[in-house]
Amino acid sequence: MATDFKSIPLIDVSPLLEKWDHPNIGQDEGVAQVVRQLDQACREAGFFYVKGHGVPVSLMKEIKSITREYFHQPYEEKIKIKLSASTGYRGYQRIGENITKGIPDIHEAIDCYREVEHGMYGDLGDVMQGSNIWPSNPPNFKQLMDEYIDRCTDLSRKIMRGISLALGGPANEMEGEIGGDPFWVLRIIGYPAASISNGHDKAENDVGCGAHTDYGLLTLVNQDDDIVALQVRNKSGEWISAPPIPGTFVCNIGDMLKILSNGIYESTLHRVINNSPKYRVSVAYFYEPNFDAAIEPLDVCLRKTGGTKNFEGAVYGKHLVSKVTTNFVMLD
Ligand SMILES: N=C(N)NCCCC[C@H](N)C(=O)O
Ligand SMILES: O=C(O)CCC(=O)C(=O)O
Ligand SMILES: [Fe+2]
Repeated sequence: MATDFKSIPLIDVSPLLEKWDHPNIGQDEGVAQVVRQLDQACREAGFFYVKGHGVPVSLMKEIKSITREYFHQPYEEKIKIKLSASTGYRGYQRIGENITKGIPDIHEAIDCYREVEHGMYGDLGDVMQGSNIWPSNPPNFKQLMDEYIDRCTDLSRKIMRGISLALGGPANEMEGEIGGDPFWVLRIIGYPAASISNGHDKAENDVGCGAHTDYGLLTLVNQDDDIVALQVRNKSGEWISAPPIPGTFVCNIGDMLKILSNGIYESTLHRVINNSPKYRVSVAYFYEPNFDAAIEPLDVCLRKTGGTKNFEGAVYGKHLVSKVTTNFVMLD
């Protein structure tokens, strides 16, 4: 976030999706326009909405309604898929178990990750070892989420092609060793309604999700319609709302893309505060590098920024594990 943006731009990515695999993608005028908009949004805000993304809006809605249905169940039902170190940090976490900068977040969630088998990435990978655990109710939960994950992976790969072009590289710059086998993450999240007693005098920690940056390359948030809760911090520290625009995803840049771009793009701080009298759901899909990817500033970005590395390199899996192993305080 290099600027004092006051709102978040909306980009129609359909020309990019039409030509994403075209050998001369860099020469197409429609694609070039999308690429310019992506570049501007990533430089100025690190956040943008996308429309024309090809994910059926009916699926986006079903995902939110089945999420609401799951969280509406009694605790005894939800806790059947409890998250713990032994599940590879997959499963259900109750309100207050996820902590951000030392403060409990007022949200509940199911976390899912690309599945990891024993020995796949050595000791580091073993922390994330496991298969996703799905509730048996609602019955079609897993099937819908699996379909959604596939759609989001596909869309993210295509948007990353546009971002690669925006940085001046080849369209497939972030594939192969960097993100050819993306370590995706899905967080299915519920934020309780603001309680009446807190309506006027909200406690300092009554925050749905504290200020943080995302860890990987690109996040796609499918947020509830009608509730304004997601806020993004601009350069002077003002919190700018990202109000829901039905049928769109809110996209943002993660820490690994900040390193790859040598800071041309940054991972912007954001937080969630649900001040509304309604329960809010959102489903965030994170498109992340290969688990074992060694992330360094790209040559094309180094050339544009004077040749000096502005950030230390990072192994994505290490970054993730350092977050995941400090994110939770189990309440029982
Ligand atoms: N996989 C991602 N990006 N999850 C975002 C969660 C942010 C909150 C977390 N407690 C934290 O402090 O990072
Ligand atoms: O709920 C939202 O709108 C965003 C959630 C988020 O920022 C996250 O899970 O990383
Ligand atoms: Fe986030």
